[in-house]
Amino acid sequence: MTDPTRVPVVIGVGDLRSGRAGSPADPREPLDLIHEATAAALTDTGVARDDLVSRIDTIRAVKTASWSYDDLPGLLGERLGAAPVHTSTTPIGGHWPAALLDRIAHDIADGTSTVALLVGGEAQASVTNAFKAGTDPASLGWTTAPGGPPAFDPDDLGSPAMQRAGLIAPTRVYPLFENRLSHDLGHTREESIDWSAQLYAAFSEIAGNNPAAWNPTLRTADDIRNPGPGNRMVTDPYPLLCNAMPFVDQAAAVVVTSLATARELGVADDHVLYVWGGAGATDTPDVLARGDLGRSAALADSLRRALAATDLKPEDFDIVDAYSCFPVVPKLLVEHLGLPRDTVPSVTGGHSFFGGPLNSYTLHSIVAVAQRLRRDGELALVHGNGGYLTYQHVVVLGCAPHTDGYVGDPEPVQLPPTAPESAQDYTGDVEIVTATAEYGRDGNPSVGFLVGTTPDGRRVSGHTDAAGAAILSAGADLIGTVVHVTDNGGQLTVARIETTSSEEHTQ
Ligand SMILES: CC(=O)SCCNC(=O)CCNC(=O)[C@H](O)C(C)(C)COP(=O)(O)OP(=O)(O)OC[C@H]1O[C@@H](n2cnc3c(N)ncnc32)[C@H](O)[C@@H]1OP(=O)(O)O
Repeated sequence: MTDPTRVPVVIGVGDLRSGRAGSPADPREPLDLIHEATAAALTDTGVARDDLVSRIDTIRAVKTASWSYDDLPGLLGERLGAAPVHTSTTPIGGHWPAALLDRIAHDIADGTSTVALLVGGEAQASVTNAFKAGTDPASLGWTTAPGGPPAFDPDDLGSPAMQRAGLIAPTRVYPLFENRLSHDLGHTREESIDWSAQLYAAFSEIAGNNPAAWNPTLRTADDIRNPGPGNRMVTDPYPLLCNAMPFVDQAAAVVVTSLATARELGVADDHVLYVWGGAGATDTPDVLARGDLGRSAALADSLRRALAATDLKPEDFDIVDAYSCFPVVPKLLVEHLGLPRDTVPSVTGGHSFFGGPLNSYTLHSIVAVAQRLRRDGELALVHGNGGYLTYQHVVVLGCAPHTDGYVGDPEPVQLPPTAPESAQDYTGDVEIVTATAEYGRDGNPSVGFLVGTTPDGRRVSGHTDAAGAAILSAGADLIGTVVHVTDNGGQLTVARIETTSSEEHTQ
């Protein structure tokens, strides 16, 4: 029998939205929202608040991206009247809630913590609306040490090679993965869009039943797939409703203790959820240094190790909850797990409809999964994704303990670059590895993005003008074909190759 002082359990969860799509609430700073979510999580434990707060030894925060804090866990601790010994705030990355839950569980299993809080929240809707109205949130009494939107480091956007190719935003990079995945699965562009629309319609329904969802309005597959007013094409093949929605005010909190502490505090055994543990992996942050853009080596590795450690098979999970900033991410989770393609891997609702509070989305997933597991099911897999599919972490929760207690590993495995050598300022033919086009507000392709392979196996990448974008907007349908490119410092001229009877190449 595993020592109950070393078995990590979730005893309380809480999350909220402040305002909702089309109906913003009064501006509130993230710390306020996080404090309220924490109060909800503490209440959810059923334990008298003072008994619990006095025993909090750890507060770990997921980084807030909409407002700057020097010491968010410290500020929260003060508001709660807690005196934690261990506090930390993560760097940026959507995988952190899963990785932190694994870390906290590891520390409880290690005996270095007994009562921990895991928190996160964003107020990007408040911040954007306030600045648009000419009001600095600092003038509303928000925390000003240091306060303000966090300083922006262009290097966070991508490697030098990615910056050269213009691949400096998730809205541009995730469609490249989507289109390559579609090609690898033998799907046409239309089939890829159909899958995204079906999946996201199901997510919309889930969000409709989640009281913390930012946009609970029901969207059908047709609403999602068809560009039009309120759903402009952003980057092929994703219209607006397939893009993460960052302008939200949402927060979440999770209380984790040892099983022994939970029992001492009087938490009923059937209220606790066991953190079996997880696994994580980090791919090279330089997307262009990854050999295979139709899969996530880091996700595959995380899943393999988590399943091996827990001795589970993909079909053992009653609930699978994917990070869902863009459709390719839940699709990859389904593919890497080998689940049927009509699987709906969410009980949260995805970034488009539940809302996309950046780094803390998966905290809301942990809340939604915990609430669902208490009602229905035995085992859940929660997935977090950060960067450009760079940071992956999955964690397993169960209604019953694993026979060996905590079996996870919070330390990610670092995967090496696998791409071929790059060719810069190349002129000649390339086979398209993946391609996409970003659309302007006039509804036309404005910038194209291409990754290709030269006949001698080197990698070419760059961005195009509107003429190139018009060609590359065929996305998945174009992959595997050969085009002629001229690369001038990352600015590509792209021309179709029309093969004449004499095999001439013409522009
Ligand atoms: C690991 C990761 O998490 S990677 C993902 C990280 N998250 C992101 O990268 C966010 C990606 N999304 C975005 O940047 C933005 O949503 C964009 C650029 C796609 C669209 O933003 P905008 O250009 O400002 O939106 P646009 O002008 O087309 O539409 C405006 C309206 O739609 C809303 N809106 C903006 N984005 C979205 C969205 N993704 N989904 C639904 N509605 C949206 C706005 O709130 C606004 O509504 P209002 O008119 O009621 O005020």
